[in-house]
Amino acid sequence: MAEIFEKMEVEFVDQDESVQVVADNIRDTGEVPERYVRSEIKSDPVIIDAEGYNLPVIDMSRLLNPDFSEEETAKLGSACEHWGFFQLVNHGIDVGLLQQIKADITKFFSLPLEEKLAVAIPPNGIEGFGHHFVFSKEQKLDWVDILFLATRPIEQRNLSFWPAKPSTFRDTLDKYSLQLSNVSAQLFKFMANNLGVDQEVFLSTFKGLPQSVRINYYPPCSQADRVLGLSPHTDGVGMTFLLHVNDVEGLQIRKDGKWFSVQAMHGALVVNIGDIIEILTNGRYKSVEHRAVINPNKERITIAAFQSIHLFCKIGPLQELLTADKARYKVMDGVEFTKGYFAAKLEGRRYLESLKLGL
Ligand SMILES: O=C(O)CCC(=O)C(=O)O
Ligand SMILES: [Fe+2]
Repeated sequence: MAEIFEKMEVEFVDQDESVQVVADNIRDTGEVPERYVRSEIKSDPVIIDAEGYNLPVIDMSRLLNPDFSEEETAKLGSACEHWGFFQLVNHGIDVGLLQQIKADITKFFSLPLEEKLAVAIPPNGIEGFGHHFVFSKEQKLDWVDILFLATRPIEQRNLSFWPAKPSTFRDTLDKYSLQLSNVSAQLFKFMANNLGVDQEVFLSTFKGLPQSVRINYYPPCSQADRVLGLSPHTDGVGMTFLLHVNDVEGLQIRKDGKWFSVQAMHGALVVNIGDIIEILTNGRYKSVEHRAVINPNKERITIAAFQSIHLFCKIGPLQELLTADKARYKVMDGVEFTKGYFAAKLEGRRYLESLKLGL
């Protein structure tokens, strides 16, 4: 993983502050340090309790059942085209394993800071515990502590960043990562069927099913409407699986120019299409901007698993989709894409838009 980021030539600024510690320190005064204050969010249009703003629900057991597969595949395609997001139920991930990963993640974040710093992100690194994507001392910071780890293929793992405490953490994450990659392989195939493209061609971009996880700890903040847990962004990957580790809401999706809050169904995975699939499908499936907001009283914990590309592949609209349509996106290699994505990380869809061809 480290080698990949050397190739990216992206430089990060050291940031060894834990937001959880900042949140504890200001509990009495309520004074949020300036670096976290996001005055722009006050005026953002937000949809509250609007009817019709419910994510589509896709049932994996129906996708896999020959009697219902066609109908459910059409539903999947429609969700990817119109929402870019859906909730996946009956995904087949072991219930006991889900409980275990939630427990292990919660235990990790409740360790004293010194113990979490045993896996701190090193200068100019990307894996480990800390802040992400800090490019300058002036940049505003997200109200979140993260633990970022490469999980697949297994050779890409750097176990020195995998917490040794709690003792079950590594084994649990290993199992979770495998079960999720199986779910992703199945979904990729159903997407290929819906698009009418060759499954092998579609899957070749994701060869080896590269995967990383970003575990997010959002401390509560008494001035929750002045901070952001995660700035608006799209995911620069194939697709993302989000598991709520506790039942606190905070994910918001931009639709029709406004933000709406996702109410995650218990036991479901929230799945979203990333930039790579938007490009491969020539814009038919959408990579939609999302952000995370903060709760004034409760901590929120999530784990996002990113199904990425292998870096040495070519990324561009699939030839099979271009018989009746012009290519709407530039073709480039994985390294070039990822470099550009990281450089523009904090600017919503701007990077993806910049890859569009003026038609
Ligand atoms: O925690 C969330 O709700 C969103 C996480 C996310 O979008 C990400 O990690 O890319
Ligand atoms: Fe995301």
